[in-house]
Amino acid sequence: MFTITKEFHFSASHVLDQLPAWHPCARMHGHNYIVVLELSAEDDALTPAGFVRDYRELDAFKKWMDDTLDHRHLNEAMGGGASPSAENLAKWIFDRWRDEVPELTAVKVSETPKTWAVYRP
Ligand SMILES: Nc1nc2c(c(=O)[nH]1)N=C([C@H](O)[C@H](O)COP(=O)(O)OP(=O)(O)OP(=O)(O)O)CN2
Ligand SMILES: [Zn+2]
Repeated sequence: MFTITKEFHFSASHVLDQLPAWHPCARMHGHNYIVVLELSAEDDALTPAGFVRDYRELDAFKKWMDDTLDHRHLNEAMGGGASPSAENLAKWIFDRWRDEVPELTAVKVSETPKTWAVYRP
């Protein structure tokens, strides 16, 4: 099994309004988010160039992320459904991109230098 990853960055605000009022994250605040896409392929499934998938083919993901998430309020950008936690954001991105990138096996989201959430179905 081969696994590749590529990292992307965006900045956004959010409010975790399901938290109690005393919690700092119940107030509007922002993060410099890091998103890592993980793609996998079996030993015999590399492209003739030896790739799981050409990293350059993820340029469409970067454009989507810049258009959809960068400098936006995630409570709105994610459609106003689930709370915009790092966990839910990772799953939301995975579900949006699983058909276009069938090799996608996990999405990781970091909000701070110390925290990561991973969605791996
Ligand atoms: N399981 C989760 N817990 C928290 C999330 C989350 O998405 N999933 N999000 C937040 C806040 O949005 C934000 O990420 C703050 O996190 P926190 O670790 O509290 O950040 P700090 O920089 O304030 O932490 P320090 O320990 O003071 O460095 C909260 N929890
Ligand atoms: Zn936050």
